[in-house]
Amino acid sequence: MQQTNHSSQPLLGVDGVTLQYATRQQIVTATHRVSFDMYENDRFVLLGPSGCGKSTLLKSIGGFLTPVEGEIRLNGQRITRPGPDRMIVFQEFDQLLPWQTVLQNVVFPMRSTGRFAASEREDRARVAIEKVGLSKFVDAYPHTLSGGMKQRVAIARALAMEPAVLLMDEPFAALDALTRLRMQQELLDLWAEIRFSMIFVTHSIEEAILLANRIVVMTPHPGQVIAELDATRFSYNHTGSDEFLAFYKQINSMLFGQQEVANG
Ligand SMILES: Nc1ncnc2c1ncn2[C@@H]1O[C@H](COP(=O)(O)OP(=O)(O)OP(=O)(O)O)[C@@H](O)[C@H]1O
Repeated sequence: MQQTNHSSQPLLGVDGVTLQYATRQQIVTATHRVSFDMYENDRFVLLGPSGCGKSTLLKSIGGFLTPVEGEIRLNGQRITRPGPDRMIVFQEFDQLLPWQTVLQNVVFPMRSTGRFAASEREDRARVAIEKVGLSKFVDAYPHTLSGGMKQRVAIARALAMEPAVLLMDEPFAALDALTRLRMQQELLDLWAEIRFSMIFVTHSIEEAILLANRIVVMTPHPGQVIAELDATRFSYNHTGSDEFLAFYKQINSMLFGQQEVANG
């Protein structure tokens, strides 16, 4: 597998991680011995078909599920529980508290985890809201916002915590195609402006190529790593290029069994 040369230690090390659910009838293996390293400021995408264990992996990085085999380390420390250093943004639009304003929603995790001085929280929340372009809506309630705006609030809320890693579980999947494209572009712009480390889960090849500097491609259930690919050379400006199309086809073949497995 190709690895970029890094002198620093990985921000996040996923090492031989098998994840299972025990239901009353059976044990479901969601991922099998998954390994990868991510580094500071990576835009790291987990790409795979529905049911390959992407969300389960994110849950485990979030500290909500303990591996039955292998381990996950953040800055060298084994992850054993949830923490404010790992914030998750979900697909669902109802992840905001409906009885709180945009500002209150963004302040909420800072207050409930005791992050930052109490006197700073509101200012930090306002800065994060401004970064996602919603300054005019600080006092609005979630039900008055569009799906895209709600997702922007969820992103602002997570980033305001200044997590070591932002975990994004198909955050744009429920949006219409045009809004989704705009959100992808905004996320890249935001990353270019403030830099943060994120793991982004998707089953869209195009979204993966657009957003990632590195892509881990996974097999169907139970998820295993097929390849780890370098996607640094692509951005939303290259979607029409021959190189983009060739890369798309390469990944498509990996996912859909044309035996054309290669590392980029
Ligand atoms: N709470 C649970 N109990 C039992 N099995 C589960 C549970 N959650 C997920 N699974 C199973 O684990 C496997 C991985 O599910 P997971 O949601 O992580 O996949 P995914 O790649 O994120 O899929 P999708 O893209 O559809 O969200 C699936 O077979 C799923 O049925």
